[in-house]
Amino acid sequence: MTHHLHSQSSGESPVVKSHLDLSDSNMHMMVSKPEQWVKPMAIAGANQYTFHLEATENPGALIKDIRENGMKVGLAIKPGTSVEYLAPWANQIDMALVMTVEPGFGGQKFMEDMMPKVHWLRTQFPSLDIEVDGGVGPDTVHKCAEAGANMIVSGSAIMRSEDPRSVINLLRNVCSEAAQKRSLDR
Ligand SMILES: O=C(CO)[C@H](O)[C@H](O)COP(=O)(O)O
Repeated sequence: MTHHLHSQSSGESPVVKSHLDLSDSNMHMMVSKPEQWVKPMAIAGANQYTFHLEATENPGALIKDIRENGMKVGLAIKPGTSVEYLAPWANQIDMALVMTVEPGFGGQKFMEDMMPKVHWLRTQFPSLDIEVDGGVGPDTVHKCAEAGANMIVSGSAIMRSEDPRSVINLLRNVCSEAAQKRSLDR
């Protein structure tokens, strides 16, 4: 969901209709006031609420509120945010999301220079779920998986493919093989 965190609004309505069924969804809230959407997302059935560290002055209170509303917690950082700002919260969250494009829209170029953030997080927090989002596809997923990401968001690479299923399988396999290798190396 996108609302004011970036300059190119995708135009989503700020109203989450009560009939919206978000069961088992991980909501990546690219919004400027993530506090105000916790309850509506919980009511709609979201399973995980991911907010941007840059969008709140009190991450601790927001994490607590998300948990009290029965959801798992994801914490995202934009490309310009240093990973050290996320570190103090890492033991309180379920997933760290490293953006590999500026939040806003699909089809942007993957920022490989975000990989040291992923690698650092994986080294410091071996069992944390780490997700990357932006420009991830068959050409870039290896870099993400080798750096330590075990979850990826992929839009254009799948949607533009003539064989989306094989792209999805490839992305999934690359991530799970890298995770398996890491656990054997430990
Ligand atoms: O939401 C995004 C940016 O705000 C994502 O980057 C996007 O949805 C994923 O698409 P793509 O794989 O085309 O980068």
